[in-house]
Amino acid sequence: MCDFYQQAANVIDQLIQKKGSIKGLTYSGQSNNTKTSKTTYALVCETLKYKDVVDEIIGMVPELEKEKSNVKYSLMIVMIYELLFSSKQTIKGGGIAKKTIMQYKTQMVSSLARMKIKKRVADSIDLLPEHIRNPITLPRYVRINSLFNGCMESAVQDAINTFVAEGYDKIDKPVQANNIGEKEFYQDVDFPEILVFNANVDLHDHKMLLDGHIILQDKASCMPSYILSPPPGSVVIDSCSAPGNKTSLLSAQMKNKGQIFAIEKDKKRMGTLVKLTTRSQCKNIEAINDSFLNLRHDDPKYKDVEYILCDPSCSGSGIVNRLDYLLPTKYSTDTNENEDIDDIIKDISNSSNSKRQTESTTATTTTSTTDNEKNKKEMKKDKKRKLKEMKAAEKNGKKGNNNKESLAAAAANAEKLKEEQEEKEKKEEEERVQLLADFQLSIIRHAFGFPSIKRVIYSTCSIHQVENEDVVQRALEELNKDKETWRLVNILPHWNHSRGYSIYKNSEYSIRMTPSIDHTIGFFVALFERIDTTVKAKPLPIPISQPKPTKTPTPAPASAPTPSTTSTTTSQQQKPVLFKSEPTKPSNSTKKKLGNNNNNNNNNNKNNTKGESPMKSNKKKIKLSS
Ligand SMILES: C[S@@+](CC[C@H](N)C(=O)[O-])C[C@H]1O[C@@H](n2cnc3c(N)ncnc32)[C@H](O)[C@@H]1O
Repeated sequence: MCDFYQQAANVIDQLIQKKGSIKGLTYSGQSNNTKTSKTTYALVCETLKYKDVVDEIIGMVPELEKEKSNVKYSLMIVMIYELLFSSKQTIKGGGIAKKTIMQYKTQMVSSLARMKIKKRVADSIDLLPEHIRNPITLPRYVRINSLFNGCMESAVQDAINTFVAEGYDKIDKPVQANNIGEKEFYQDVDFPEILVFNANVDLHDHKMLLDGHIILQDKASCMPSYILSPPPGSVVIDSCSAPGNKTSLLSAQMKNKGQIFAIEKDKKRMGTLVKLTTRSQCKNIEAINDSFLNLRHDDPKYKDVEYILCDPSCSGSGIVNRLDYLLPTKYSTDTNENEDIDDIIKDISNSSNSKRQTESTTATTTTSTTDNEKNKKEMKKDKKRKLKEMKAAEKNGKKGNNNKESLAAAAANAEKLKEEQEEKEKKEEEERVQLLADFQLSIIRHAFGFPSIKRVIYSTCSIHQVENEDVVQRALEELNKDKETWRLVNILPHWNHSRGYSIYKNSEYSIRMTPSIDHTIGFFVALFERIDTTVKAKPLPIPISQPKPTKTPTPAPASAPTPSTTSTTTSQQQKPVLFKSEPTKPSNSTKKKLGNNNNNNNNNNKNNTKGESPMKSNKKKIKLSS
């Protein structure tokens, strides 16, 4: 058998076990033979592109399904790809695996023909989904950290000089991401401290990154801090802050003056934030390992907070990656700015559950984890039953010399099963997104309750209307119920191509960045502003589990933060219940609900998760000061 097949199959096996990235696994497995690696790499990528189609064909040829016990699955899909979709359409070499698969060539070819007729396509390539046929290439964005030497202009110029000295050409005009040469870069037109490189440029080990001079951050992810733009000396909360990319940009905008409270619930991710912001020379950050929902509005420490950045956990449906778009989300390995949201979903489900138990009133639209688990169990049972039926039909067919008919029935059954499963998965995903939206609303709702608050920025890396415009609308409806006290700010009005969906008054004041248009990850930003800032904010209802401080903390002076030695454990801090007040009615907006959900929960930013030092004690306050 051809060696490449075995090598490609091994890489796919390891990808399925989440042991690394396509590139890493391919190149580490070869003994430095670049030519062999390149061939294997191309074969892995092409096989993965067609994986869903090949799976469907295997499903249509039940005999092949049975051969999975003789030929390992990864090798089977590599060979079927070669036979049906490669330019030569042959399996090279010999061997038992090839022999086994070739027995079913006729059935596979006719299954492929039927599939094309059913999907009304002439070419095999048209069987692939759009995001695989025309993948979006995002450039590599590099943000220059002005705190590195205290002056934006010289930090930018030094970084440019360093890249030029390394052989990169600075081009004057922005070009399409696909057209930036491997050794070229340009300065972003909107933000000169952002440099734009070819997608394949790898800067993860670059000295300037390790020194904190540059940060690998997608342009879209810089927007919330740029737009909120707190002046030096102000007091700011970054409510969901890790890994800290936006926090460090806020700190740079504030020229290290004033105070940022960086709140992060996850201890490990907080460690990453501490590492990243320390490396970036941020000196005005107090990192607090707690839930933002546990912060008290009447805590004197937060009495001067005027700006809050809310970038809560989201579905990550806007995140587009380099190669991992080829992989089902569950196989992908890249780290990203957005965390694993399964825990968050569990938390929200649990709090919705306990809330439902205490409120035996109106039915809610959300589905609990237990409901989801029940559904999954039922789906599994259903699948088992149908597989049993398929096998029985197949057996009977053989007995009655009626093999062809029973196989056709089995294939139709399998098709039906697949459709039902897809439908269920879609429903589950919608429920999951709705839960996230409720959580996101609870975060911004909490932000509006601080007494001196003037501006709240809300962002997600989601493309779903439910998590974006709908959350903003629900917040505005709550805030302005009695009197109009908050409004949306018309941010970057000249960006007329990337506005929020126009579905209610001023909803287009927000910004929606789209990979195919803006060459950034999919992103949403909305800025809320208090209309009458002479009136202090009225605290909104506090979550019932919010702890009362045991002693009154001394307020920190806004302009000269002192290092804190106190560490507050949260033994008295219970898990917050997210919805104490009346449940917010889901928005009536129906337009453009739940966009395309090709979400690979990965990001290009790998700079911030390597070798982080775990913090010593749980729920700690960490003061970052010089
Ligand atoms: C989208 S990420 C934030 C990315 C970050 N703003 C950045 O740009 O680097 C959301 C973060 O919120 C944290 N989080 C979730 N629920 C939280 C809560 N109730 N309080 C504080 N942080 C929370 C998650 O652990 C995660 O790190």
